[in-house]
Amino acid sequence: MSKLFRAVILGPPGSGKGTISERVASSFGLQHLSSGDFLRENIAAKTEAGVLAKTYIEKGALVPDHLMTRLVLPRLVEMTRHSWLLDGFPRTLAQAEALNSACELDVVISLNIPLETLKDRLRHRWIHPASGRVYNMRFNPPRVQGVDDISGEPLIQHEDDKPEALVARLRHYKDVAKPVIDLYRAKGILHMFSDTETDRIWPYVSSLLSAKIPTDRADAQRATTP
Ligand SMILES: Nc1ncnc2c1ncn2[C@H]1C[C@H](O)[C@@H](COP(=O)(O)OP(=O)(O)OP(=O)(O)O)O1
Ligand SMILES: Nc1nc2c(ncn2[C@@H]2O[C@H](COP(=O)(O)OP(=O)(O)O)[C@@H](O)[C@H]2O)c(=O)[nH]1
Repeated sequence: MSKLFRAVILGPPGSGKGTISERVASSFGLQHLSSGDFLRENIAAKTEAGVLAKTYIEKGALVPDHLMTRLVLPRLVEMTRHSWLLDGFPRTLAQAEALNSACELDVVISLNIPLETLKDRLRHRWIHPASGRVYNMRFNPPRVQGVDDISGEPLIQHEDDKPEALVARLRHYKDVAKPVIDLYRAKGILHMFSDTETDRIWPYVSSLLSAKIPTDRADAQRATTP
């Protein structure tokens, strides 16, 4: 890869951002940067920002914009040699504006998944809290029920993935995300994908990225073409 490529993936909880990001990372060599992973790292390392963020996450609240921005932007700025796909940030217009001032994005992938599908998926989502590894009891179940494949530790279900909290959470996401989506649409970099299955969305994401990501091969061809 020659020129650095920078992309963001947007979508409501359960829309498949993490699942698609993993595929992008392994197929295109982009670094998958996840706001949730940044948070977990900071919480584990007990940094000042991590300790503060934990108090919000424990309440099931979003981490405030200024704190989130302080956590994420320096990590992006230091990625001067790697192309990346950012997942989980920006979640609000203020975060999107902060990101704008730090770097120029090439592509924004937005996942548009029906509400019923999201509810159904999240009800079956189980996670390994220490690593953030995500399972779905039907789509990608662990090898042994209730147990993380790698560590053998027990899986848990997020309080806010349980049915009572879900609908309010999805509605809130929609309100907060709309201005973010509008901003990227106005910039002409938004690519929206709508379906109920990740496996049907993936080929379209893959061909978009194949067309957009500059490769050494394309550069080499240009260099040899008179
Ligand atoms: N950009 C952000 N702004 C504010 N809070 C955030 C942001 N990213 C993550 N958080 C918070 C919300 C979550 O409670 C917590 C963990 O995030 P994440 O790993 O993305 O899990 P999640 O399961 O809530 O998201 P999702 O359901 O979208 O996969 O951190
Ligand atoms: N049934 C089904 N589950 C899926 C599909 N894509 C992802 N999932 C599961 O749905 C849940 C949410 O996906 P995830 O990638 O974590 O979404 P995110 O919250 O947007 O990062 C996880 O349990 C995934 O394993 C799909 O196409 N079908």
